[in-house]
Parts: sequence; structure tokens; C-alpha cells
Amino acid sequence: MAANGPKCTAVDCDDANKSLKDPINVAVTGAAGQVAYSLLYMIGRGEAFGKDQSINLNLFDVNSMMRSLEGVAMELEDCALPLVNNILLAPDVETCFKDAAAIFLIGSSVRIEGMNRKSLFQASVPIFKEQAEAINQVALKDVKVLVLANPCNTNAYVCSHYATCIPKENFSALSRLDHNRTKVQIARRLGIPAQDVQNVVIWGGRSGTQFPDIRHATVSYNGVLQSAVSALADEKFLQNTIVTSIQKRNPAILAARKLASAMSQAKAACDQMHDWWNGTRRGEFVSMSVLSDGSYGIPKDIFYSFPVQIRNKKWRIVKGLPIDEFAREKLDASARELVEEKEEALALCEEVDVDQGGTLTS
Ligand SMILES: NC(=O)c1ccc[n+]([C@@H]2O[C@H](COP(=O)([O-])OP(=O)(O)OC[C@H]3O[C@@H](n4cnc5c(N)ncnc54)[C@H](O)[C@@H]3O)[C@@H](O)[C@H]2O)c1
Repeated sequence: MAANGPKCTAVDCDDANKSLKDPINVAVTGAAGQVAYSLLYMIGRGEAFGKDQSINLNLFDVNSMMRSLEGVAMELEDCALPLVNNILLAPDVETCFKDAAAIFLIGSSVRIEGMNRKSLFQASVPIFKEQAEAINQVALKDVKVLVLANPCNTNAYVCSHYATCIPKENFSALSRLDHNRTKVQIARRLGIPAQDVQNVVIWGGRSGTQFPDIRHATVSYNGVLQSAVSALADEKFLQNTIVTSIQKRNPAILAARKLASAMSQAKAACDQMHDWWNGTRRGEFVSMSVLSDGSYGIPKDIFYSFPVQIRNKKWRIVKGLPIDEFAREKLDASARELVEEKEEALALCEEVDVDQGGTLTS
């Protein structure tokens, strides 16, 4: 049956006559994996780079996953996403990172049961060395690199160590999942939407020592903007419940789903890149693992999650938040762990450099 009146497709109606910006190259490794499966769709919907930013998706995974990656690309095509200009299945990381404006590093050796942290590093250092050297050679010099693959803080350190032509500020590791989880815990407790909770802080690394801190958070509650601490009025929740519930969230999801969290991780990656790309809202700060400049007494030169504000694609650590004794202990414990991890990774970098007959890149 022929319809009367002007033709209007869904795209015309939603984004009335918006003209698209020239495409940028966005690279994703581990692109046949679980997290990428959700993330690629979100990027294609404009949730990281904006609803008017056209995108070339450059996807990489190991050879044995190429067939599966073809399937992911077919599905992406079938989504008919207006922002996706091109999908490239890259045969190597150099092709994947060519002229990339943004890179999500998701793929790495996966921790197998019984594998200790040292063997995980032994597997991941050469991978991140190779990827960093490729980024160095072929990505745009102002590329933004977000590392998801665990241990993400130290993997980000290794990448920034080897990508000597790219400013270290252009690397970050993901701490937004725990940030989002903390917001949701507060929101559920108060019966308000998550967007009414702001300025929680995740301090440290992605491990048991990480500290979700709600002392600086604000909530819109009963029509009033107030501190989350006074709205919650529950010291036990503040000191213990929230910390342990965030720490137990991954095992809880794994036990229920028989698979690790993936959709929420992808959404968090999108949120972190979105704010890096577009800036944070006035008065708001978000958690992001970035290179420490010594703020809050945290040793310099480790990737550590801090509160940041972002303008013009540059983050700045929010200074001067009061740190009480309880928080101090937590901040320092996570810093000690990350310093130790970095030293282990650096020792492995030296071994890898010697094995490969190169010299240290310092
Ligand atoms: N901490 C968390 O909450 C959390 C949750 C989910 C995932 N993660 C981390 O995110 C990463 C990916 O998770 P996932 O669920 O998508 O895992 P996955 O196993 O589903 O996917 C990982 C993908 O990476 C690929 N890969 C392996 N080695 C690679 C290499 N050298 N280069 C490029 N790709 C490579 C694999 O082939 C696979 O397709 C893991 O490091 C995981 O630890 C963390």
C-alpha cells in the first residue's frame, strides 16, 4: 500500500539532516571476543565518538579467530548502521592501527585457571610490545589508546613504554566499569536513577586492592543536590558493603552467566572513550586510569585510576579532594601493588628486548 505524504526513514527522523563528519579510523583488537561483540555495535551507534561521526572500523584478532571475525563483520554490516563507513578485517596489527584516531586494546592472552600473575605477564608483555611498536609507527600521533585487556593498568604501562613517539597521556586503562557499578550501588540503595549520582571515584588498579570511594559523590535525592554520604547515612555501607560488593561483582556475574561480564565492560569502555573524546560535564569528574603525576602521594609513572576532568580531549587529575585515614590506607595499598606489577613487567620487558636482540627503549 502506497503511503501519502513526505517519505521519512528512521534515520531522517532521528537525526534530521545532520551531516556526518569525515570518517575516523577506530581500531579494535580481540575483535572476535565477547567484549568486542557488544562494543562494536555501541561504537557503530555513535555512543563513543558522537552521532555525527562517521567511522571506519579496523578489526584484528588472532589467525585462528579470523572465521569468527568474518561472522562479526557480517552481523555489523547487517545492522545497517549509518555511521559505519567501512569494516576492515586486518591481517596484522600494523594494518589495524594505520592512521587510527582511537584504539581499543581488548585482545591478549587470556588467564587460564591455575595461571599466576607472572605467567600472565610473560604472555602479555611481548603482545603489548608488538602492538605498541605498531601504534608508534602507523597510528595518528594524537591517537587515544584505551586498554581493556587485564591486567589493564600494567598493560597500558607497557604500551606507553614502547610507543615512544606517542605522548604517555594518550594511553589509559579502563576503570569505568567499577565507576559505573559504584554509581548503580548508590542509586539502588537510594531508589534513584544512576544518572542522579555523580563524582564517585575509583582509586588504584583493577584488582582486589582497588578502592571505590563515595565520599566525594553527590546525589540528586528528594529534589535536592546533596552529598551521597549524608543521603545514605549508613557508615557500614560506606566502609565495607560497597567495597566488597564491587569486588564480588565479577565472580557473581561469572557464576550466574557462566561467562565473564562483557556487555557492561563494553558500555564502560564506550563511556570512558566518550568522555575522553567529548569532555566531561561542568562540575563532574569521572574515574580513569592514567599516568600518575604524583597527585595524592601516589608514585609517579604508574597507571592508576584517579578522578579526572576532560576538556579538548585532554584529561586533568582533579586535585585537592580530602583523603581520610581509611582511604589513605586503601590508596597506598593499591599503589604498592601497581608499582610491584610495573617492576615485574619492566624486568620482563628487558628479557623480551634481550631475546629479540634489541636495546632497551627506556
Ligand atoms: N575485569 C573485568 O571485569 C573484565 C570483564 C570482561 C573482560 N575483561 C578483560 O577483557 C579482555 C577481553 O575479554 P573478553 O571477554 O572479550 O575475552 P574473549 O576471550 O571473549 O576475547 C578475547 C579475544 O582476544 C583475542 N586475542 C587473543 N590474543 C590476542 C592477541 N595477541 N591479539 C589480538 N587479539 C587476541 C582472542 O582470540 C579473543 O577473540 C580480557 O583481558 C579480560 O580479562 C575484564
